Amino acid sequence: MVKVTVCGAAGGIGQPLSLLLKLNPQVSELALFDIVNAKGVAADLSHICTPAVVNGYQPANKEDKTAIVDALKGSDLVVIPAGVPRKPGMTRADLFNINASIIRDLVANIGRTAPNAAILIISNPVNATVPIAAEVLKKLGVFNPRKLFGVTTLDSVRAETFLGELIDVAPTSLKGKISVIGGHSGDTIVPLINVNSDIASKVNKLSKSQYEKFINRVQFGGDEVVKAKNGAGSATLSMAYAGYRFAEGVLDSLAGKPTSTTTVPDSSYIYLPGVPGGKELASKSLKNVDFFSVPVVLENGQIKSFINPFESLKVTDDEKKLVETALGGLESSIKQGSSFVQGSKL
Ligand SMILES: NC(=O)c1ccc[n+]([C@@H]2O[C@H](COP(=O)([O-])OP(=O)(O)OC[C@H]3O[C@@H](n4cnc5c(N)ncnc54)[C@H](O)[C@@H]3O)[C@@H](O)[C@H]2O)c1
Ligand SMILES: O=C(O)C[C@H](O)C(=O)O
Repeated sequence: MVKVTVCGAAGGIGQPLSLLLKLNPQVSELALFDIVNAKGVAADLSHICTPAVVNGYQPANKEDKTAIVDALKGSDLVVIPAGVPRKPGMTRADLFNINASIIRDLVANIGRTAPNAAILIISNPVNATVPIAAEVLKKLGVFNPRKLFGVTTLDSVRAETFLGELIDVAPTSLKGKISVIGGHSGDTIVPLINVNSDIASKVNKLSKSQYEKFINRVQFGGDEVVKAKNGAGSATLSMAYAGYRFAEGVLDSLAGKPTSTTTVPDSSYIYLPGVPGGKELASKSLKNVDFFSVPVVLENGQIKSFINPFESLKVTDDEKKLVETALGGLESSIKQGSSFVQGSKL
């Protein structure tokens, strides 16, 4: 019996992500929470002939706390795509003012009602919303760093698609052959070609300019979608796919199927000091930046271990420079997120 709650379920990501979760036979209960239209989306999805029982939870007014509590009660996995998306001309950091308090309040409810749930945060700016979540859970005394995940899978999905086009290889064969580490915003996104894989020779044939264009496209792929949608939001369908890909890994691990280690697994933006070896990675290679996206191995709905990119993926000098640049941006976003909660009342 696995209960999954989606917070922000009626939104552009929330709806297709909820659809994909409804199709997963391991999900027995799917709770859809939103401040608008949650019941409508739930009624619609509930007609699909798969096992998950779908319920919608929508507060009657701003003071109504029962809807969120009922949505979260007994949840094993909470996925959060709640909050506002970008419009052209905005950075993800511009979303902080609105999304920071949405994440703080939702995570406080999770900490009080479903403290054992794995939490997947999609809402931007991920580089800061995950530190917000960590700080809230710490304040409530229920922080389990092995169960808090910033969802950065869309960067891997993009890297596989764009690299596949460039080297003329099926993108579906590239999972695990290119990892994306760092954060989820512009130059904090660091794609790493896994030089141990069979694509290394093809990638080596790329010119410097082709390689740099590829890196830039992964780092700023979100902008392409924001521009094309022209004011109607940011990536939703590709994000639903990516969010589901990561959520499915968590669900598989809950069902006793741990992450395969025959290829490099997907990355997630996590609190490194909370996982074995993470503090050492942060101090040795990341100038003590505590939140960083690394490939994670899951077991029973939580992080079992991570792959240290500097030890296992042969990070090149060019890639080390990208990491160096990423650290500056990450440090300030992490500080912004943590201090927001320190000055907040929960
Ligand atoms: N991590 C990533 O790779 C990634 C990718 C794409 C988008 N995003 C982010 O995901 C977020 C959602 O994007 P979207 O396109 O689905 O936006 P959207 O506006 O279409 O949907 C957001 C939903 O959140 C709901 N919501 C707002 N406040 C809420 C609250 N307090 N509780 C519950 N629900 C609430 C809204 O009613 C809406 O239905 C944005 O912040 C966006 O930047 C992240
Ligand atoms: O670009 C955005 O604002 C949304 C998302 O983070 C993305 O990478 O598509």
